[in-house]
Amino acid sequence: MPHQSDKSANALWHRATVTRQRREQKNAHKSIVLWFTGLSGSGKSTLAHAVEEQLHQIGLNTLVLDGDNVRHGLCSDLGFSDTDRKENIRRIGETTKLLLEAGVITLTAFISPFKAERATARSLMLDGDFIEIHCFCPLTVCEQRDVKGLYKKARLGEIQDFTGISSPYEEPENPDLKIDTHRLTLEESVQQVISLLRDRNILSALE
Ligand SMILES: Nc1ncnc2c1ncn2[C@@H]1O[C@H](COP(=O)(O)OS(=O)(=O)O)[C@@H](OP(=O)(O)O)[C@H]1O
Ligand SMILES: Nc1ncnc2c1ncn2[C@@H]1O[C@H](COP(=O)(O)OP(=O)(O)O)[C@@H](O)[C@H]1O
Repeated sequence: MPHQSDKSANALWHRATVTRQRREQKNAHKSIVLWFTGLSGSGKSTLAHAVEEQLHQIGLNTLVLDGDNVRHGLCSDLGFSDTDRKENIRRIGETTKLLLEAGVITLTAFISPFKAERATARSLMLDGDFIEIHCFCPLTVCEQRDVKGLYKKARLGEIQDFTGISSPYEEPENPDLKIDTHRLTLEESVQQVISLLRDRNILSALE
């Protein structure tokens, strides 16, 4: 049974009859979490959506949770202090856990800069349910890309606590996959993720 805080001591767990296993059987595929992490501009969103596109086209049930979008809704009360980022990732971890039960292949695109919070998210799930994908791109290249012009603002001091400039990013030591997005094309990067899903028997060789 999941962790319970004192505040929710009187909330009792109700066991569902329609289980994850039954949903997976109905969908004819497993559910899983593909957790993309990396600096702003490293390619998380582009890659997550491109992988989703391929999975959707072959009929799988998918959802991308993207940092920028989720911060307009579920996490609109959070900023970029360490405390707020930790709460952001806690909520996303819990959300992905719900989506696992719903039978969905979830792709998350959050900087998720802290090792401890990524490990906590992983610990909510069974072994193999959480696949950590490090979108690796040197800071200098992310800054050259400056997709949204945020690095420029951060260097000018117009944005505080900016990851890589004035807020830390703790690189994964042992990710399931590390993708060098500064060396590979988008298509090659997508292929690396698809190959991993085949290796883990999420996709069959035919798909
Ligand atoms: N201070 C600061 N630092 C980093 N990023 C910033 C900041 N302010 C705004 N943004 C924009 O917010 C996106 C990152 O949000 P996340 O929810 O992924 O961040 S975190 O995981 O909670 O650290 C990030 O999106 P990506 O560029 O897609 O990573 C930025 O567009
Ligand atoms: N192999 C690659 N994978 C993903 N993005 C890439 C790759 N090569 C170049 N890019 C480019 O890098 C930028 C990454 O931006 P984005 O996906 O918004 O990053 P993030 O979500 O990490 O902030 C995009 O302009 C994208 O076209």
